[in-house]
Amino acid sequence: MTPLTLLCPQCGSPLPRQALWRIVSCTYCGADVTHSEDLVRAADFHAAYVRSRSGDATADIACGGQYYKTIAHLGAGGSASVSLANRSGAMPRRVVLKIAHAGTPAGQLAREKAILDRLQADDVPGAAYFTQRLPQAVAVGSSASADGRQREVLVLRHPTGFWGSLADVRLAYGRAIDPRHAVWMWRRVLEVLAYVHASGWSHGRLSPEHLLVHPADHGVLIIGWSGATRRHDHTAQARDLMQLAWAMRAMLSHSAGKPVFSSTTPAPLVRMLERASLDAAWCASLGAEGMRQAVGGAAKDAFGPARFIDFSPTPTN
Ligand SMILES: Nc1ncnc2c1ncn2[C@@H]1O[C@H](COP(=O)(O)OP(=O)(O)OP(=O)(O)O)[C@@H](O)[C@H]1O
Repeated sequence: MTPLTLLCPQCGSPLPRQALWRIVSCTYCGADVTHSEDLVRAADFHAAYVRSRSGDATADIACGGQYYKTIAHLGAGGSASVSLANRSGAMPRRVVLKIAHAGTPAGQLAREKAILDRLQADDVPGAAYFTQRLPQAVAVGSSASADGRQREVLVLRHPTGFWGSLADVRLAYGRAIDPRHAVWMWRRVLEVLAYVHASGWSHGRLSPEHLLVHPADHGVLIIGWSGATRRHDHTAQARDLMQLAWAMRAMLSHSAGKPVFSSTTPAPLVRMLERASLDAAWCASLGAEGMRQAVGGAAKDAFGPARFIDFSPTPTN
C-alpha cells in the first residue's frame, strides 16, 4: 500500500484522514478542505431540494408521493375526467391524470392500473414493440379535489402527439372522414388487437371514444382498458372486432348516429365493414391479423397501392 499524507492545500499542514471523504477544517489555517470530488455540502443540498420542490405549492393534485399541476382538460368519460398535467419537482414530467367522478365506485381506477400493468408486464413475442403502443400507468392514489372531497386519481404517461379521440374527430368534421384515413385507422387498431388477443386479452369497449389518434404518424392508441379481461375468450375477441367495425362505420357515416355510409366510401370497403360489424363467426374465423390483411386487400381494390396522405383531425374545407 502506498502511504498517503493529506496536506492542507492552503498552508501545507497535515490533515486528518477523514478529509478523504468529508469536509474537515484545517486546525492551523482554518480552511475547509476535502479530497472528495463528489461531496455536496448539506446546506447546498438542502437549498437545491427546497428549490426543486418549489412547484409543490402551486400543484393541485397529489398522488403516489408526487405533486401534479393540471394544465389542460382533455376530455371526460363515464368514470373520470381526464387532464394534462405537469409533475412538479427536480425532474418535471408531463402526464395524463384521470380523476374519478363523484359516485364512481371506489377502486375502479386502481383496477384499470392493475390491467395496464399486466399488459405492460406481458413477456410474449412482440412485447417490446407493442407495450410502447399501449397506455402506461404511473401511479394510482387519492387526492383532494376542487370540492374538497377525496377522489381516486390515476396517473398515466403522456403519450405525445395524440390529438384526441376518434369521437372528437367525428364531432369536429360533422360528416364522414375520407375513407382512405379510415383504412389506416382500422389497420392500426387491428395490429395492436392481434397482439393483445394473442396473449388472451379482449378489450370489451372499443368505441371511437376509446381510440386516440396521432395525426402526424397515422397512429391510433387504444384507451379505456378498465373492462378488459384475459380469458382467451374467442367470442369476446370476435366482439372486439365487431365493435371496431362499428367504430369505423361511425367515422364513415353520412350523419352522426346513423349507420349510413357516405357516398365516397368505396364498395369493397362498405362490404367489409358491413360483414365485420354483423358476422361474428366470420370475425372469429379471420381473427385480428386476418382482418388486418383483408382490410389491406379491400383498400387496394378500392384505392390502389397504399400511399401516405396527410391527415388533419379537423376539417380543412
Ligand atoms: N391521452 C389523452 N389525450 C387526449 N385525450 C384523452 C386522453 N386520454 C383520454 N382522453 C379523452 O378523455 C376521454 C375519456 O377518457 P377515458 O375513456 O379513459 O375515461 P373513462 O372515464 O375511463 O371512460 P369510460 O369509463 O367511459 O371508459 C376520451 O374519450 C378522450 O376524449
